[in-house]
Amino acid sequence: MANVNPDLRKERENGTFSVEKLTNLLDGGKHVTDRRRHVERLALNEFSKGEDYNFMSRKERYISALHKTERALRCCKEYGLTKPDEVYWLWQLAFPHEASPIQLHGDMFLPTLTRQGTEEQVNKYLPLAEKYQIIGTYAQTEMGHGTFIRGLETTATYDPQTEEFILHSPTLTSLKWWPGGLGKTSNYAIVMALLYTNGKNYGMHPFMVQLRSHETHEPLPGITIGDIGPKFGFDTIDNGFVQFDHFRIPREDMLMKYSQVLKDGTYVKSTKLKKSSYGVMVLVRSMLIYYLAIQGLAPACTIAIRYSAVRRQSEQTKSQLEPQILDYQTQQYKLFPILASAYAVLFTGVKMKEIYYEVDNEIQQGHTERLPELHALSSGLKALTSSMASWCIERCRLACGGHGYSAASGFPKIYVAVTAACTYEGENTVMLLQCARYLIKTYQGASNGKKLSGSVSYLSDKVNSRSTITSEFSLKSLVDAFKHRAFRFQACGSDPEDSWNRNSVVLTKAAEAHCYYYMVSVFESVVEAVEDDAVKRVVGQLCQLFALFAIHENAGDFVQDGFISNDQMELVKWKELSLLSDIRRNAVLLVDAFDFHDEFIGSILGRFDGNVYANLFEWAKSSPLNKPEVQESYIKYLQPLLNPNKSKL
Ligand SMILES: CCCCC/C=C\C/C=C\C/C=C\CCC(=O)SCCNC(=O)CCNC(=O)[C@H](O)C(C)(C)COP(=O)(O)OP(=O)(O)OC[C@H]1O[C@@H](n2cnc3c(N)ncnc32)[C@H](O)[C@@H]1OP(=O)(O)O
Ligand SMILES: Cc1cc2nc3c(=O)[nH]c(=O)nc-3n(C[C@H](O)[C@H](O)[C@H](O)COP(=O)(O)OP(=O)(O)OC[C@H]3O[C@@H](n4cnc5c(N)ncnc54)[C@H](O)[C@@H]3O)c2cc1C
Repeated sequence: MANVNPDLRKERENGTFSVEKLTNLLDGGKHVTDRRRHVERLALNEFSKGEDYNFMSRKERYISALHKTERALRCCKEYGLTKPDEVYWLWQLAFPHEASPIQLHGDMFLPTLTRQGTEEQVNKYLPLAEKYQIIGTYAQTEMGHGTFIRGLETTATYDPQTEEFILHSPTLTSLKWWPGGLGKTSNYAIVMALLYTNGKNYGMHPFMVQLRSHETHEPLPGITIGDIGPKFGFDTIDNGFVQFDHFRIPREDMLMKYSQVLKDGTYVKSTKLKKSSYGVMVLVRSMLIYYLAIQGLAPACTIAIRYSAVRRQSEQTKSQLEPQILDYQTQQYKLFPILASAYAVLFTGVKMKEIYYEVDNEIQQGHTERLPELHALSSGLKALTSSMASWCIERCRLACGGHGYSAASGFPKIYVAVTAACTYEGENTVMLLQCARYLIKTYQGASNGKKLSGSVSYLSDKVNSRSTITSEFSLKSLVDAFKHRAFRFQACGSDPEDSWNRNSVVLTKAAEAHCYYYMVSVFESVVEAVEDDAVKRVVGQLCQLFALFAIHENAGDFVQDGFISNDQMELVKWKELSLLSDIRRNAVLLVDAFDFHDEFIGSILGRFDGNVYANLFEWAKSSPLNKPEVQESYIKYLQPLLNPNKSKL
């Protein structure tokens, strides 16, 4: 590539492995890389030019996103992109670190319809929804409740006289609040409401509700609806509110795959599937982990590492060139564990998607045995990886000094999009407690001799009482360390005597320990399966660093019961620091392997060509505040101060 910054060029000439082979590994094969690049070329043709998001108002961002949505849908149709991955590849270049106002239509509305609707209901609504004559959202959270689903207040009361449900918001706190696209975009929603029939409350059930007229898009009578106002981020999505005032819908619009209300109001439960109406949340949590890697961790460390290779600052040796800040050990300590985390979360996300589809297929066949474990694992991993991603993106920003604080860095947009995942789809603390609840039950089962399988099988294994960590730092010995810690936490976190709340801090740590063990195990299995020796070595170093960084950061957990001795912990610290210099040589190539387009990263600091300063200056000059040279506000507010005499003339 012409005019690449010389420092970056040198980095790329000095690597020890094939970037292309690692990209193929990350994609899941060369054929996937080739297809992805083809779709991305199509997307760049359509979306690479356009107004700078940073210089738009919120309303402009929303309107621009609606326009891009229409163009993206047209592109997918024109190019015959129907597979979820292909649609995603185009969509992520249309909406880099944004989300379309119709994001919830595909992410939650359609999956809920197809999983909770009867065949008739799916046949009625799916064709319309697939043609976007219906654009839906998923309306569950209310102003007063998001976490505690059983505390939601919206009611759906069955009227056998008219064979209708009456939807009503009985209190101010019962207003549906937050659903994405609810404010101005969606004309339908799947509304989660308390089902009342024959005077009895049967709890939360899903209802298909038309919100706006097909002809005018005006809200239907009995519906008050709107946008909830500016947020921390996600400016392009009109998260909204809706208030129902005795709004009637036909009986047929309760999604009745798992439970029914007959014409006379009789309630029928036709499934042994536990929490069947909670199913779509498991889907989104399971899918989210992969996206936290490729939408959050990976772009953030790409920006910070590329910038750290071109940024020269301070003086290490008299009269020498200022060093690349990537040569400072402290900078490596900030960034390389994050690079390792990006790989760890990506591999875990791929695995989580595989498991989800396996269990979902089993459930469709009526086998629900693995659902509790899937719920627990997806809840725990969603919490751990979204917290990790949030923390890491902020650390990447801080590692880039003043320019890291500029919107030109790309960090603000990435951060506000990713950090929302700590809250939506289940607030992280509550998700960790859900995971812990399952772990306690399975640990107690194992203690009573039950043979466990899957991600909790270790709870019925015999675990080593002393670490086998040596100066070799084999991946197996590192996995064993996390297995021991997770086991110990489950054993001490499950004292039935203690009240749940008094134990809950330890329980969240037990859930995190379980998920960390799972992530290190997945990472190790990926490394073991790599065929190319050079790629295996460099990815193995990242796995070691991911594990050693976590052991060092949580040293107390590992030395408290003597599992890792003080001497071994000294070895851990030594190896962690020596890995930093091992990884230094390949750092830029390891982020190049993510194969991101500059248009997706959206960062002047993270440009592939490393030409930061010239482009930063051009970007700043393009800021609307710089036109005209002297703003009108000068005359009104500054001149009276600066030139009091002049302003009186
Ligand atoms: C990084 C960029 C990504 C790019 C993506 C871009 C945009 C984002 C796209 C999509 C997301 C956007 C918006 C997000 C949408 C939302 O946020 S939708 C609303 C989400 N809300 C929640 O997640 C609510 C969280 N709360 C709960 O799930 C429940 O209240 C609870 C905490 C699970 C408790 O439920 P409750 O009914 O009280 O159950 P209880 O505690 O009494 O019993 C628990 C038992 O039930 C089992 N269980 C719970 N949940 C599930 C489930 N989902 N599936 C299966 N089983 C479940 C649990 O294991 C317990 O079983 P026991 O055997 O009894 O122990
Ligand atoms: C960007 C964004 C998009 C969203 N999109 C949608 C959407 O499309 N559809 C939808 O229905 N919802 C949506 N939501 C809402 C989201 O699902 C809820 O905000 C989320 O579930 C958290 O619930 P809450 O807001 O009630 O938080 P709360 O539960 O009130 O959390 C506040 C604090 O209370 C603590 N807490 C609560 N319960 C417990 C407990 N049992 N034990 C210990 N601590 C507890 C939490 O840990 C947290 O620290 C969205 C939210 C955001 C931010």
